[in-house]
Amino acid sequence: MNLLIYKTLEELNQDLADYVIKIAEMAIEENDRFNFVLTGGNSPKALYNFLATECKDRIDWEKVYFFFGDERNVPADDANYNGLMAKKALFEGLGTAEDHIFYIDTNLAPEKAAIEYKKALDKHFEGSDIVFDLILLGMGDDAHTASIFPHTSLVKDEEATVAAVFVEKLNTYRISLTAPLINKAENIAFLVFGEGKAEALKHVIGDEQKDVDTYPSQLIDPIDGKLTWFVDEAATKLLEN
Ligand SMILES: O=C1O[C@H](COP(=O)(O)O)[C@@H](O)[C@H](O)[C@H]1O
Repeated sequence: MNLLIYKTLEELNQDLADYVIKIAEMAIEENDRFNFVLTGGNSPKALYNFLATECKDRIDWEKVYFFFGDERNVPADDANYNGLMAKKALFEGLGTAEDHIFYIDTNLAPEKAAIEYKKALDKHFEGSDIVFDLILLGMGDDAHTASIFPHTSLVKDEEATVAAVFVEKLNTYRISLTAPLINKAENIAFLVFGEGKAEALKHVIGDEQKDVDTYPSQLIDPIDGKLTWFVDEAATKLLEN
């Protein structure tokens, strides 16, 4: 595990963008495509804007396929739909073709949406193992990642798949990649900043004894890939040296 700490969010996003571009270049060089899983929420908006503007000419974006680590069970035109956030912040700027974006279809019932998403992934990876080049993850202040929330069935899901989960504290369904599927990736990067994440980060990174039910982000531990944390100083303020 590699922990990178930045003074400002601007520095963090610039470095994370360089990292995305570097992995994209390697994947395109090797396989002529880059399979990139996006995180949702608010944290990645500035990064996505930066990629869509400052990094627009740095790689051949037509070789990039975009996926989502999780989705909220809301219509595609709802401001909380992760796909809409990415569309506005990233895809519109890059002019990404629709057939390179793998949205999670929330017109379907959550379980069906999860099944259909897994089918779409299997098709894209042509029946072989689903191994993403890069998965970008966020972490909530309750230590959830993707939509693997504390004390939910997804924490214990041992199948490398896509699943629907009812999150009681939000009184809603989510659709999410499971931790075993995430952990197959070549590269996983967490984007975490702000004081509000400090308590969760202290436990997720700092605790010797794991408690994945309470801190699901502790589940993220790539099998063969690399894990890098991009965090700001505020988020690390409770970490012991
Ligand atoms: O609900 C969600 O939250 C997490 C964390 O979001 P953040 O804005 O606090 O970083 C996010 O990773 C996930 O994709 C999203 O659906």
